[in-house]
Amino acid sequence: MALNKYMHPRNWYKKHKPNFKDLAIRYPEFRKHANQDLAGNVTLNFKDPASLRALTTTLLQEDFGLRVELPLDRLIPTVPQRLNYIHWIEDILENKGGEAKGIDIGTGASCIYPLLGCRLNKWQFLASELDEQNLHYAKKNIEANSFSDRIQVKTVTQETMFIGLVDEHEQYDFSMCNPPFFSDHLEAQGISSSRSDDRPEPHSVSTASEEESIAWGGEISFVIKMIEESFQLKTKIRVYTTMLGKKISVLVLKDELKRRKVPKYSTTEFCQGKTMRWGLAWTFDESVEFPMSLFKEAKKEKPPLTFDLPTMFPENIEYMIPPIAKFFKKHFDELKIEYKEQRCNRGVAMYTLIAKENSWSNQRRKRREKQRHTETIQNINQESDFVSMETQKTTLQGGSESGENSSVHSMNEKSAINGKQGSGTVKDKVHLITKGHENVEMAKCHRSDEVDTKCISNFKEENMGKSAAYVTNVKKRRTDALAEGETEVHCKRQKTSPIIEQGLVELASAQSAHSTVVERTCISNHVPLGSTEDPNKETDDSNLSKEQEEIIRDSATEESVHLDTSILMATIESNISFAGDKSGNPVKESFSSLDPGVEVNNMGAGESIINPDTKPGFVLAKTPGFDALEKEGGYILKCYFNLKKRGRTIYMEIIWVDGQNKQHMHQILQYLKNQVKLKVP
Ligand SMILES: C[S@@+](CC[C@H](N)C(=O)[O-])C[C@H]1O[C@@H](n2cnc3c(N)ncnc32)[C@H](O)[C@@H]1O
Repeated sequence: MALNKYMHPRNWYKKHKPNFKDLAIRYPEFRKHANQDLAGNVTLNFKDPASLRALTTTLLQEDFGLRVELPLDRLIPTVPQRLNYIHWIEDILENKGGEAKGIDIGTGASCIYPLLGCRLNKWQFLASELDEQNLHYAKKNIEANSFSDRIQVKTVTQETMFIGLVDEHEQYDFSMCNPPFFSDHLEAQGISSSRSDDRPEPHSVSTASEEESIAWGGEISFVIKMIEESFQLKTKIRVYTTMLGKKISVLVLKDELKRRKVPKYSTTEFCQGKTMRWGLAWTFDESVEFPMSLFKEAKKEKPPLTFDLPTMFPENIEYMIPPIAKFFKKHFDELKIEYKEQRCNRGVAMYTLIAKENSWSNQRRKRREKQRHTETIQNINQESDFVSMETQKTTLQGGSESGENSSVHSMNEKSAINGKQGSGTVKDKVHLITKGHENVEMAKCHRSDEVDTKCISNFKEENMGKSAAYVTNVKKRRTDALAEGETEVHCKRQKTSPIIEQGLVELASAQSAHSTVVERTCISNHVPLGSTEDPNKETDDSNLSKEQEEIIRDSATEESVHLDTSILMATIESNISFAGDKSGNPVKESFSSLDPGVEVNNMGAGESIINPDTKPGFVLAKTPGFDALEKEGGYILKCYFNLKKRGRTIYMEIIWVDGQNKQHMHQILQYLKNQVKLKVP
C-alpha cells in the first residue's frame, strides 16, 4: 500500500485499515464474499463486482453510518479515495465541519460525494446525473439516509454542465466532479494508448457503464466544457474543482487554465493504496487560498540538514566514526529517539530515526537549570578568590604547618614559594582554605579511583550550603587581620578557562543526575587523595598534541594547576577517544580505556559499536518497538541520520522522511550541534 502514507491526514482509513475479519463477523452480506485462508486471514476478490460492492456498502455503513444500495452494473466507488476529495474541498473552504453549498456533476448511483459531504459537514448539495438508473439509485440513497432536505438531484442532458443546472439566484461555495474518464470504447478497454505505460493494471474490476465512463473527448473535453462555463458564471461558484484519472489530463488542463488566464488554480494528489488520482481547482475569487499539496511537499527534494564536526586534531589524527556514532546514539537514547542502525563502519554510519514524542523541546528548561549550576559554580570560584588570598597569607605565616591538612598540601607548597611573612593562627586559616577549596578536594577525589558520589555530595553540601556564611567569615577575618597591622597580600582572581568551566558544570550537573558525564569526567590518574606527586606527570601527556598541551598550559594557572588539569585532561581525553590515526587506530589506547563511556580500544576498524560480532551493513533493531512504530506510523518524526567521513572531519546529515513537521528535524540538529560544541570546546 505504497501510497497510503500520502492519503489525506484526516482520511479515516489512513489510520484505520479495514479489518476484514471483524467486518465478516458482523456483516452477513460482507461475510458472503469474504474468503479465509489456512492462516485465518480474510481476503476479498477485488475482481468480483459483488465483493467490491459488499466492501463499499459495508464500509459506508460501518464507518459513516450511511446505508447505500448499488446496482452491480454501475460504478462502485472506493470509499477512501472519495474521502480524499471531500477533505481537500474542506481544506480549500477552510471550513471543516461547517456549512457550505456545493454542486456535484455526475453524482452516480451511489451519490457518494453528497452523502459523505453531508455526513461529515453541514453542507448542502445540488447534484446532476444523466443516467436514468443512476438517478433512481441516487434518489433512493438520499432518502435512505434522510438527506432529502440537503441533497437535491437533477436529471440533465449530456451537454449540461453548470448552465441549465444551477439556480440563477443562488450562490455556491464549490463544485466537484468525477468526470467520465475514457474518450471511447477502445480506451475504456485499455486498447488505445492513453493509459500511461508506468501506470499499473487495475487491481479491481471496473463496473462502470458506458455512460459513466465514456465521454466524447474523455475527461479533458469534459473539464474544458466546465472551464468554459465557469467563465460565464465566474464567482457564482466560488471554487470549481474536478477529479482527474490521468496525469496527462492534469498537465493539459493546467495549461488550458493558464492560457485562458484564470486568476488562480491549483492541483493536488489523491493517494490510496496503489492508486493515484488528481484534483484540479480553479477560481475567479482572489481571496481563495489553495492548500499545499501534501504529496508534493513530501516528495519535494529537500536538501539534508548538515553539520561538519569541528577539526581540532593535528594532521595525522582524525575523527573515527564508530565512537562518534556512539556519542550520538547516547543522545538519541536521552531524547527517547528510537533508532535503527543500518550501517556503522569506518567510513559511514547510517541510522533511521523515529521520534514518537517531542522530548527535545524541554531541553531549554534543562539548559537553564544547567546555566544556574554554572552561575553557582562561578559564585563559588569568586568566593575562592578570598580563599586564595587567605592561602597565600597563611603560607606566609607558617607554611610548615600546612601539612596538617593534606587537601591543601600542594597549594601551600606552591604558595610558600612567595616566602612573605605574616601573622595569625595557622590552624584556623588552613581550615578556611580547606573549606574554600572544596573544589580542589573534588578534583582530587576524581583523580582517585574512589568515591565520585561522596565527594560530589560533599561538594554540594559544603559549598552550596555554607559558602555565603563562609565568605562573610573570611572577609571578616581578613579585615580583622588587616586591622591588626598585617601586610596586605595581593592576589589576582583565578581566570577559569571555558573548558574548566565546562568540566565544573558537568560535575555539578552530575550531582543530581549522577549521569555518565561524571564517569566521563572522572578519569582516574591513580593519584591518591592528597598525594604530593606531580599530577602532570601522572596523566602522562607525552602523547598530547602541541595544540592540546597549549590548551592545558593556557588554562592552568600556577596556583590552580592541580585542580584544573585534572578536569581539563578529562575533557580532552573524551575528545581524544573520538579520534584515531590515519589507519583508524585509536589515538592512545591508555587514554581511551580510562574513559568508560567510549569503547574505542576494543573495536576494530569496520566493526559495529553496538555489537562487535556484527558485520557492517547488517540491520540491527535497537528496540523491538521500532518496527511497530514505523509500521503504524506512530511517530511525529521519521528521518535518516548519517555520519560520513569528509577529509579529516565528519559530516553529519539529517534527511527528512516523514512526520508532523520539518521543524522537529531542525530542533534535533540544533540539539546535537550543542552537544558537539560542549564536547569539542
Ligand atoms: C465516473 S462517474 C462518477 C460517479 C460518482 N460521482 C463517483 O465518483 O463514483 C461519472 C458520472 O457522470 C455521469 N455523467 C456523464 N456525463 C454527465 C453530464 N453531462 N452531466 C451529469 N452527469 C454526467 C455518468 O452517468 C456517471 O454517473
